[in-house]
Amino acid sequence: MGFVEKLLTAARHNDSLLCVGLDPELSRLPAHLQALPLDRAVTQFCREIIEATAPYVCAFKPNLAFFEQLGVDGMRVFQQVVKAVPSEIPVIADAKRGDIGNTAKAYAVSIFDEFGCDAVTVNPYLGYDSVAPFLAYREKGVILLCRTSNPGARDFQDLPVQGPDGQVRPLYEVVAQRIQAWNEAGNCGMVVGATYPEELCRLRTLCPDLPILIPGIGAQGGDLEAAVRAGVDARGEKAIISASRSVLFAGSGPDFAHAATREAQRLRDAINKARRHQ
Ligand SMILES: O=c1ccn([C@@H]2O[C@H](COP(=O)(O)O)[C@@H](O)[C@H]2O)c(=O)[nH]1
Repeated sequence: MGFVEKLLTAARHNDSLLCVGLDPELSRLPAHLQALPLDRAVTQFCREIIEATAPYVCAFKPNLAFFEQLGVDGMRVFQQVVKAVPSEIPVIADAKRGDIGNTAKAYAVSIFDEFGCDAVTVNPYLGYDSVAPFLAYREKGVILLCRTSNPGARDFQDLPVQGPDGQVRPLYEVVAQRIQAWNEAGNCGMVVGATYPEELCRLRTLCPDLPILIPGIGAQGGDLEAAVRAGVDARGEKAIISASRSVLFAGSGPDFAHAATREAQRLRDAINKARRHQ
């Protein structure tokens, strides 16, 4: 089963567009876990979060940075965390890869063959040949940065440039047009921040069928309702609403997993309310 089908199946089964981001910030791990060696603490934390929130999500999104910071243990911990995700729920490796072709190929082998992730985030700045090695995995998802959620997104992404249709548009719209053209195998998606609902609305119109990964609710202050309404497709699907810190650190004590369950359930329900009252 390809990434998009796996995503839709999980989303329908759990009635959820929520993606829980696995960003284990070391200083925010519960005190009882901080007493353990770091690699064990992070593995246990992520496993408990996965178990506690799996019934309420359409995907999990571990961000590689939080595993790489563990040094030599990091990749082993990442592997254990990916394996802890139930097989029917897709894993999106938030790695934001982007490099010349032969290097991109090595990144693709790592994320897809070695770690068995279902999708990866990719930075399209280097152009088609840097993305092609990921696209070659036709059953895997390639989710390209388009309009990121951070304040600095405006620095480059708003610049007016001429698109393939000859029209002058902001760069992020041209990126979206390219992603559409690269979606020959139906395995592309794009990242658009919840912090830019107007741009999200515009991009959904330009790309009616692409899955959109939408970070920026919760800790970054994006408006959940606006993001859901702007981000879903005509069937109320294909928006992947991502939340990391607001779920992971909903509680800070020994009951952190219960707090994460409650927050994931609350978010799942709020997303569903917004998408069903369009
Ligand atoms: O534009 C982007 C692209 C990726 N991210 C990532 O999503 C999560 C957001 O975490 P929160 O705690 O829910 O704010 C994190 O891994 C980012 O690296 C993003 O925020 N914006």
